[in-house]
Amino acid sequence: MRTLLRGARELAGLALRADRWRLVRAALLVLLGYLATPLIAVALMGLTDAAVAGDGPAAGAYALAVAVLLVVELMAVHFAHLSYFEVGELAEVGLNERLGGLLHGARGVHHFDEPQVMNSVTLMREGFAQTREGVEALLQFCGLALQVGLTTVLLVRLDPWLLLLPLAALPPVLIAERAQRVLDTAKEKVGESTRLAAHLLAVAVSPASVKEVRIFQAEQQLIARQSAAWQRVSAALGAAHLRSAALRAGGQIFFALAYGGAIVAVISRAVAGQASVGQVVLVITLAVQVSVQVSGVLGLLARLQGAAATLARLHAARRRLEPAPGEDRTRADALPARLERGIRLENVGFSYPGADRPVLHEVSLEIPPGATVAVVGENGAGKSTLVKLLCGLYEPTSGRVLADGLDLRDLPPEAWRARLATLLQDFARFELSLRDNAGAGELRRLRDDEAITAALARAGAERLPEMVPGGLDGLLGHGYGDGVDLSGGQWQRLGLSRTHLREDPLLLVLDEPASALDAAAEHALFERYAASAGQARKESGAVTVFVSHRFSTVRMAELIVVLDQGRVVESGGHARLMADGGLYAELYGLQARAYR
Ligand SMILES: Nc1ncnc2c1ncn2[C@@H]1O[C@H](COP(=O)(O)OP(=O)(O)OP(=O)(O)O)[C@@H](O)[C@H]1O
Repeated sequence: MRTLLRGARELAGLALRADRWRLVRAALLVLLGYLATPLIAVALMGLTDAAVAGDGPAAGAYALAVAVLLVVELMAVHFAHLSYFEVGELAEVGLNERLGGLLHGARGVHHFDEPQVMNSVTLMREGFAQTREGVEALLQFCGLALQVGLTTVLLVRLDPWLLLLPLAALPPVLIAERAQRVLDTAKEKVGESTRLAAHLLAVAVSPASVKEVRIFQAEQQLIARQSAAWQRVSAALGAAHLRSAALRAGGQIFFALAYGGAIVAVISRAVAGQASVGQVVLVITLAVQVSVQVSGVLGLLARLQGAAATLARLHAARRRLEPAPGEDRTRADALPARLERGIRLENVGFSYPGADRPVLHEVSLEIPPGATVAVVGENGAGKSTLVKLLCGLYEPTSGRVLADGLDLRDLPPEAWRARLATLLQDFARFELSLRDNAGAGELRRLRDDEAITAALARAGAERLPEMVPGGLDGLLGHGYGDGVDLSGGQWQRLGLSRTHLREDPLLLVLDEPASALDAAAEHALFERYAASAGQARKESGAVTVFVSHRFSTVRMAELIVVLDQGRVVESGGHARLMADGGLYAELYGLQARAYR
């Protein structure tokens, strides 16, 4: 009940902030419409008694009142709907903004790897889509509460025993709350299967995977796995719905018995001459209304409980993701303008959330200011993980990452991010304009055509604006429009152009930036970077860290770090590592022989 009340209060606050006057207008119209219903019963009583007494003018006046009230009842709720429709939509936008702020306000991205958090996000997004219904339910619930109050007063004035009728509506309401909890728990339990089913469906129909799905003739298997996952969800939800419906039905049967009892009681009184015909009509009409009110309350409660559960999930996510007071020890002024002492990793260990095995062990590295570092190692050695830790996307499980002697944990994440230029291995391909894709590197320069064109040229993508209809503002991809599809290498160059837009990075990270480029293009690319790193070195002591499997490129780096199963097994310059004859020399030799 506390969650429900808190949710209702919060929903009202959200709707008020979305559009105060529209909400007030909608609330007044709803209240008017709901008040009209019991007044119709009163007018009907007057009409019946006037007709029985043969009082024509009074009967006519009551008939007119009934007609007017009926029109008010129908029209007020309809016009209210027009007002709260938009309020609900705006409130939904507000909730989505809050969720986005929460997910991106947390220091790192670790929570995106936590199934519990992601399940809850899926449920929240589904719940947010019901915000309009939630606002509607809240207003109607207020109207219904007023209606129940007026109905109760009318019944009690007739016979105090009739108070039992609205009271008999309470147990079904409480039972309905329990029924909703049964549903919520079931939804939480099948959250992972729900996401799996949605993912498999996306794989089966998305343009990115459909080619391989066809070639491997995997469509049948995908569909079978999708329907198996969906059946698991439906079986569990079906059972929960059944249990919930049985509970709700039990409550309604209880009320139906009370309803029958009230009608029998008032008819006996009329037979005994203690009640007028009009009063019998009043009770029968009000009792029917109470029955509608009860099922209305139950339906609205279910919707309100759904909205309250969504808002409760949002609070739980906030508690989980926002730093506790005192926990945030960052200092905005701490980041130096230039790196004097470079970047240092001290005994860094790291495990992904929920994983039982660490990916990095006791990694210690000293990267001098201005250095160019290559990280090499076999697949799964931990290279991308190391890079993500350098970017502050994850925090070490043990040890520290220091920039100029400052622990990254002590820096506001946004301050550090503002000084990074990155092309990650799984870089984003935004199905937006060419400008958006390049300009994402430095949003302040999104409208700066000259800077964007120059960045594209430096990444070897100078021909893209001519190739894409609409130039910089031309659309890429087919996600929602008829955009241009780029080749893998073109997308990668576009990703690279983002790194060239950053004006004063302290750390340039390139995780396999040329995996889709040919060897000559990769060589040229790194020569260009080496030249600009030399410039940056003078200006800001910026460090360049790149991951590559091409040793002809790797050998250009001043410092080469060899990772093996999450440990640094060798580090140094090319000549020294070759002379040592260790893993690096072995891998280099293997690749050199393959090219011969
Ligand atoms: N988000 C994640 N959650 C859990 N485990 C992960 C995650 N990302 C990577 N891993 C695991 O961490 C290990 C190291 O992965 P990483 O991507 O750092 O390797 P890598 O050296 O960059 O490999 P590659 O050369 O194939 O790109 C792998 O065993 C991988 O399964």
